Amino acid sequence: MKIGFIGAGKMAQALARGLINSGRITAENIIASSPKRDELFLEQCKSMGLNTTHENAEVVQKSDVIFLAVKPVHVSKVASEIAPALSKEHLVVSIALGITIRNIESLLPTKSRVVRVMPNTPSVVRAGASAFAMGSACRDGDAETVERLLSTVGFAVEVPEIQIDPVTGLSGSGPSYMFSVIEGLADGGVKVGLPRDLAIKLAAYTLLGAAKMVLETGIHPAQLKDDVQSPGGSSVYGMHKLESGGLKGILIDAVEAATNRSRATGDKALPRDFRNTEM
Ligand SMILES: NC(=O)C1=CN([C@@H]2O[C@H](COP(=O)(O)OP(=O)(O)OC[C@H]3O[C@@H](n4cnc5c(N)ncnc54)[C@H](O)[C@@H]3O)[C@@H](O)[C@H]2O)C=CC1
Ligand SMILES: O=C(O)[C@@H]1CCC=N1
Repeated sequence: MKIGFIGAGKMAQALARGLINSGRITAENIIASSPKRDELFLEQCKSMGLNTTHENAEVVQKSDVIFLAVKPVHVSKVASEIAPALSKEHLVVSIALGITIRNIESLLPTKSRVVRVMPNTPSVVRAGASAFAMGSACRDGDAETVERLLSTVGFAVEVPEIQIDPVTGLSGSGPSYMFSVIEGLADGGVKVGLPRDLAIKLAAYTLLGAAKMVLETGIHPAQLKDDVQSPGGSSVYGMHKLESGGLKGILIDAVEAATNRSRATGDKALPRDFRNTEM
């Protein structure tokens, strides 16, 4: 299978590296494009062994599956550039924030096979979490193809499209929240006397371990939390501080704010005069 990335930035590179590291796809079967002004992105892709081009249509010509990995504001221009090169044999996978399947379909030739995915950057280390929704012209087997591809870089699940904005608020944006949690825990460790390097490692392993316990034991996180907190012990004192600061409420607010931002981005990112050419 040949994979193309239109847009060669952070998320495209994370997916490409994860795919290559999985051993399922070799770098020479991946091509990525970016405009001349963004040469650095293509240099980074070249150093991974990917093919590169400034021509978005060339990506389509050389790929079976085409990831739209550009910012939402660039989707309609990119779609108009690739539309003439698209055939019914191509699968178009958009990872763009907020842009709906219907919008993308309306920018491409009729019956284009479109999938909307919300991945996240931990795909780079094959610990990603992706949710995907299938477009109206997708064929039998397309969902399996996408699931197989995304599973090589982490967890992948099909959802109704209405859930993609909430997925964005949680797992799409979530790594940024968790990096801040790691940074904050590490700062705490440094404050009480740990060396910075060790504090960062302990914080990261703590998140990794807690996440693995949730996933591998199937036990509810509240029960696992209770199991750490001995009566009158240290953890409940720490927890009291977190809850006094409104930890869970803040996390809920963060997911909701990011979800709303995704919805609003989709509403305003595309022009009204959508193209809809015959294939
Ligand atoms: N960074 C993240 O954690 C995630 C990003 N996304 C989505 O992925 C998309 C890309 O995001 P990032 O990789 O973070 O952005 P980025 O800024 O790192 O990369 C964007 C890429 O698009 C290229 N580009 C701009 N105009 C173009 C055009 N006309 N034709 C071809 N390429 C063009 C840029 O040169 C760059 O290579 C966005 O829609 C974002 O919402 C989705 C999930 C997670
Ligand atoms: O923040 C952003 O715009 C992108 C979408 C999901 C994660 N990063």
